[in-house]
Amino acid sequence: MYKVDIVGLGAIGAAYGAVALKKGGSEIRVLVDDSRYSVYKDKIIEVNGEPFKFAAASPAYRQGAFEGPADLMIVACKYPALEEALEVAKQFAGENTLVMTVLNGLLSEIVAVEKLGEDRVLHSFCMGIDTVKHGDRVDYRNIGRIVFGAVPQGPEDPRVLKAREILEEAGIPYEVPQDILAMMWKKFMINVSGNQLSAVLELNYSYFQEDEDLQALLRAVMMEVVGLAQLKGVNLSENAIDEYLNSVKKHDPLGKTSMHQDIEAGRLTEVELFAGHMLEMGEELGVDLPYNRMLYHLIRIKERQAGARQKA
Ligand SMILES: NC(=O)C1=CN([C@@H]2O[C@H](COP(=O)(O)OP(=O)(O)OC[C@H]3O[C@@H](n4cnc5c(N)ncnc54)[C@H](OP(=O)(O)O)[C@@H]3O)[C@@H](O)[C@H]2O)C=CC1
Ligand SMILES: CC(C)(CO)C(=O)C(=O)O
Repeated sequence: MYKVDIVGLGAIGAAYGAVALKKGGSEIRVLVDDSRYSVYKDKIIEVNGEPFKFAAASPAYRQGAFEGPADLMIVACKYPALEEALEVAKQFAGENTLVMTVLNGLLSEIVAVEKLGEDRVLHSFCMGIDTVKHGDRVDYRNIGRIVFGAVPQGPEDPRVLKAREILEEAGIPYEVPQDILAMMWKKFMINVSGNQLSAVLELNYSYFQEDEDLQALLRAVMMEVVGLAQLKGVNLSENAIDEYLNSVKKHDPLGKTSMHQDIEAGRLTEVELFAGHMLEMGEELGVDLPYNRMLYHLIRIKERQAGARQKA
């Protein structure tokens, strides 16, 4: 029986954690920092209407959950919480613990490698999942999958094979693509355009499907991502843009991106992961990215307006 840690029992962590608890094939433990422990040790989370109780542990309170290091750690927090969550992860990771930071964007693996070392970290993200958290309730229509791989080793790396076995036993859907970096950039392109524009404009998917002006903006922002990807030698072509605009037609018209939900809830967003990272890469490569520059500032203003970011 493999041992799996979940760091971040939010929309994603609770959805995949519940799948694994229900299957009962693996041991599941939720890791939190000491300040959260008293809340999480008794927390009941309702996932799609069914109650789930996860065994929790923190660096100072390890009783009541399995002992020793996990075989796989799934880190599923939002980007502003990543450093803190990885501090917790570091205190539990064993020499052979594999780590997946399933956050959106391209930065979480870089931070995880800095904190936990290259050997433990696989590249990963979530695809096709549409889970939403309201307090201790999590709901989803599509469970999607964790997409992962090893960079630069590829799909045959022994750590990838081991992680497949672990996820298989846990019942968590997954995909191992040939080129994980290309897949990550494709998702990044969707988040940089869709999440950011929907957050600024506070528009649901019906506008992505019908509004010509929004579609023109989505295209323009996606072109900035495709341009950078190509400069970096990543296999992302302009075809991905039409692919996305077609696939978004199948989304629930009333659905909202996670960044739009963050703005509505008055939380800090993942803007540093999207426009922030785009601008950093643009600067390194000497490329101006006017759409992302505008989005970066607009989103930070929205965060301030929503009370999530301190006024300067
Ligand atoms: N939701 C979705 O459908 C999708 C999300 N994603 C991406 O997945 C990632 C996770 O998103 P999501 O699940 O929605 O985020 P949530 O905000 O729902 O959950 C994050 C969780 O992390 C927990 N957390 C924060 N800090 C710590 C810490 N130090 N130790 C332990 N836990 C901590 C939070 O706990 P607390 O509540 O106690 O603060 C919260 O429960 C993001 O990058 C998002 O963009 C990608 C695809 C779809
Ligand atoms: C569902 C999707 C792909 C929307 O852009 C997403 O990743 C998010 O909302 O964070």
